[in-house]
Amino acid sequence: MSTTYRPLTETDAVAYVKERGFFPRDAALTCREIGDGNLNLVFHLVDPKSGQSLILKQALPYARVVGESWPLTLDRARIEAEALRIEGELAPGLVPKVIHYDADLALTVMEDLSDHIVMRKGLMARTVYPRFAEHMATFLARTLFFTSDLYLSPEEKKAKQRAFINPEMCKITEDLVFSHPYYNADTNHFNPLIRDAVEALWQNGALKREVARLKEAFMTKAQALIHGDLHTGSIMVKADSTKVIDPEFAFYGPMGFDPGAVFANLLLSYASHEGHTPNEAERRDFQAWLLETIEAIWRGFAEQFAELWAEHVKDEMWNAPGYREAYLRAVLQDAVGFAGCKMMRRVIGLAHVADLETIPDPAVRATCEKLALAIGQALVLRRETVQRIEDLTALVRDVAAERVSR
Ligand SMILES: Nc1ncnc2c1ncn2[C@@H]1O[C@H](COP(=O)(O)OP(=O)(O)O)[C@@H](O)[C@H]1O
Ligand SMILES: CSC[C@H]1O[C@H](OP(=O)(O)O)[C@H](O)[C@@H]1O
Repeated sequence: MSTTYRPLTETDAVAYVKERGFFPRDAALTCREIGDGNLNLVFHLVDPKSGQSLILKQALPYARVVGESWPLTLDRARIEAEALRIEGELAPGLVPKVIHYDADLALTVMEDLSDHIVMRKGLMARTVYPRFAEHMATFLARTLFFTSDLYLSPEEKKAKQRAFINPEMCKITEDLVFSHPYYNADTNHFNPLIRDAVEALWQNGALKREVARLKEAFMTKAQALIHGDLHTGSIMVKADSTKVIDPEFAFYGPMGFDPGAVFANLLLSYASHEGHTPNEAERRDFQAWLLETIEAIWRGFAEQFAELWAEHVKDEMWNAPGYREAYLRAVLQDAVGFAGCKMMRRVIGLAHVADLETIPDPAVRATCEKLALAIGQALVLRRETVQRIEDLTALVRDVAAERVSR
């Protein structure tokens, strides 16, 4: 097979893994393209004889969701494979194993996680994942700490930063998360029943100023190698296992962006269940679990991060009295602000979430979307009042109570 880039078909994917000996010679392979994300091809290869299976993920030279009119760098496949390798070393068992990376075809062969479910789908079905908070706290603490200036030498950190320069993918986030949702951009689309709320947001100068500060932090605060798109569609789960996938947006950015993405998507689920779950007791129970999960992620993250700091940080200045606490408080406030932006973009911007989109009645959906926008705005505007994680969940409860009582 030629190694010049071309998008593979299912037949090509079978030939590719057979030629390279990833399956036994007598394998009777089946292959299905299962990609449901916005960008790439994902092939699921199964050999029923041996019971072995693999995933082959290939970048397309354009954004799948829009088409060839939106060209996109294939270098994102390298970024994803390298980030998965680093995350796998720093947080063992919390990402799929990378088996093979092919730069010419912009593809990665990796462990098949089909015994897990995409977390967004699990949350839509109100499934509780008892070990998710613990796993996510470990993933965040270890990947962020060990790739930061707190652990690496300045030379090592800058070499890693150079390897993860990812301008095209960052530009997508700069546009779709931090710019377009806040004015009448062509890429936006939203439920016509929330136009009043969206137009009020476009007129809110204080909000736009704070989003601009967060955008600048995203573009300039090169604290750690972040995943860069850690929503619940990029997390696969089962009862006792959590796997983070899809780090093609990875770059050196602000630590708070990753926990912020997780919080935003748990809160989008929270807002969506106002519409999905008419039974009040079931709704309250699940929403309570979502907020407890946010608290447990942050507590576990902050505790492990502080332990890593105590064990590994030798620099006199990083150990100045009170600096560690101030550092973690700033990461929390960044996370809260980024979470707010990431909630609003999923209601107004180009890429929405199934949690909200699957609510069939537009009026019911509008109530949930307005709640998501109200929480998102409060998180951005009031993030600097958040000193502890309980301040964030209290803020969410206050906004929700105020809207539901209307
Ligand atoms: N390692 C894997 N094991 C099983 N399924 C996977 C794996 N990686 C991706 N998938 C499936 O493919 C879908 C799209 O993958 P993703 O990496 O999110 O692609 P994109 O970058 O296009 O968003 C996921 O939602 C999931 O259903
Ligand atoms: C045109 S890209 C839109 C959106 O899609 C990405 O998510 P995913 O790769 O998981 O589908 C990312 O969130 C981008 O902002």
